[in-house]
Amino acid sequence: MHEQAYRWKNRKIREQVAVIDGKQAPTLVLTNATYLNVQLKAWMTANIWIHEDRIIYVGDQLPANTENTEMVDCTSQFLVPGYIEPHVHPFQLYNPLSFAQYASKLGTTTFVNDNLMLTLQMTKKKAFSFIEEMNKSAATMYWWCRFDAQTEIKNEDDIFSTPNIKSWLNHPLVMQGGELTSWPKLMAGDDLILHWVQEANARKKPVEGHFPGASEKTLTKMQLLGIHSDHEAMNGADVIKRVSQGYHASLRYSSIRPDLPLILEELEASGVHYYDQTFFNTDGSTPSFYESGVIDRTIAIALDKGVPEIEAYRMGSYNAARHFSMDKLHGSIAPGRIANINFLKAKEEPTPVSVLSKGMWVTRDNEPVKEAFPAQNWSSLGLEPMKLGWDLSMDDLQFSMALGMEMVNEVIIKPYTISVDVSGDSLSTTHDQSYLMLIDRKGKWRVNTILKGFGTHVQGFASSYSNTGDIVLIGKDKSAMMKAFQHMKDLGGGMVLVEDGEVICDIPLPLAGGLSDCRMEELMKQETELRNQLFERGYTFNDPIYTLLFLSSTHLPYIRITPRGIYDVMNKTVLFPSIMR
Ligand SMILES: Nc1ncnc2[nH]cnc12
Repeated sequence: MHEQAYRWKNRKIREQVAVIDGKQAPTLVLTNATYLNVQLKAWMTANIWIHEDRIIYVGDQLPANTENTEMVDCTSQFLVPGYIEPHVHPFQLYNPLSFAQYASKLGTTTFVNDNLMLTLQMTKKKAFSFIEEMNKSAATMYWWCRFDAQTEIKNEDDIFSTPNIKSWLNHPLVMQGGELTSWPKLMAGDDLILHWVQEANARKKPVEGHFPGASEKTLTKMQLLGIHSDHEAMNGADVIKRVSQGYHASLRYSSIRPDLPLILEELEASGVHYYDQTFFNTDGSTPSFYESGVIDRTIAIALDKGVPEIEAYRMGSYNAARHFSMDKLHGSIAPGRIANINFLKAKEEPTPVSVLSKGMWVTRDNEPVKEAFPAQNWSSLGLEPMKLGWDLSMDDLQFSMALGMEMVNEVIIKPYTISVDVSGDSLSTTHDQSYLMLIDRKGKWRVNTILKGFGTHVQGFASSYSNTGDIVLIGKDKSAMMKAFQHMKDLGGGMVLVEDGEVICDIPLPLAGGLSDCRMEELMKQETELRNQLFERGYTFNDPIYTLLFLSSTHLPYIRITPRGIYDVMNKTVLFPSIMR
């Protein structure tokens, strides 16, 4: 049995019960609190006793013993359960803790995180130490268990093996299987994936799908195959289709798919006012998207679109908790729950003025509490600066094929016939075709092609941030690409833009080459600067960070650059294999 399986040890539970009898003082009492009772769907008034990280009592009484108890009068405030973000990709330049710290300040204190980067880049033992360490923070950090890499890697069968999947699913901090980007394989008859879905369901852990644009028939089959939730609804009709088939639908407001306002408008217009099976997510948006908030922002949108107040707060908390069967610990202000409580100035203002997470103040009267998230020693968790023990040479920068990759938008890419001479050392700025290379972080292989649509004037760009942790180089000019690579290598990982022999801007990513160790506020500035520099150089879409992440992601159409080579997604074939160096 995992140590984390018991949330509290027996001795601690006895201590909590002793608070009721006055034998032990609670650590905190919130008096005269108007709070949302999510079970009764009503605002009520109570005194709330908290002992350390747990809510002990909610009702009219005050404790008999208040020795050293902090007493807080909540008259004129409105208390709601801490918000839950059920679908976090915690590696979008930010790291799990910088994201949690930022979001907690705004009332989102429970997170269900993607394990993709951990499972691709760490041993299982290290990954489990990592997730256990994350949960020691002021935030509650849960995880998913991916069943596929959403790209073509050489050792997929070793990473996604039944013993590995079972150990992840057995971990008490793991709350769901998926997101299942490889659902087409499941549909096509892959019984190994079906076995893992069964294993998750047998452990009462839901499996989340990834079904953009799915037909009624596909959704029906997926229910039969054991997938009961999805976060890919893009409009009201998609939500109705899912909910009426028994799905739990996570409504998305993210940097690449900010669909929530439209979804809610369409639901309202269609006369569907049923919200119990829905909750919100921000789907790993890029850092600057979060300037306007996290789950607090989604609740504000719901209120604005006419969702009844109590339903909107339930969607941001209780509905998500129920979905993961963690409502005994999360999603309500009731005895026994973890003390995650948001204090609002007004019912219609979901961004809290004060936030309790695990019974600790993380924000107090609009001031973030500094000590809530102490600095993390990342290298002890295996996240060190990248050390590339190899060099790039001009020989690597050979581009001599006829088939390139053309961006339809920031994430959809189709094959195209290269229409310019790519044999020299630089490309003209009169078109938007650039050299593209994906190169193994260990320096063993590379894949070279041409990318159309990334810009007209990007001379040299390097990024160690990618789906697999391998290195992406893009540019018009081979020597600028070499320089960008070298600077990225010197940084120990990062994103680097070079022009006329100078570094124009960079984002250092010292945690394994993929993550920043900066606070979110600083990272937002860095990301905004890089985006603007790329926009100025002819990047015409909205989200260059997602372009980089998804260049090798095979859950998207139509063609991808992967560690195995240039990959045709629809036909599931490698068109041009990677080249050994
Ligand atoms: N499937 C995915 N993998 C990684 N990051 C994502 N952000 C949104 N979808 C994602």
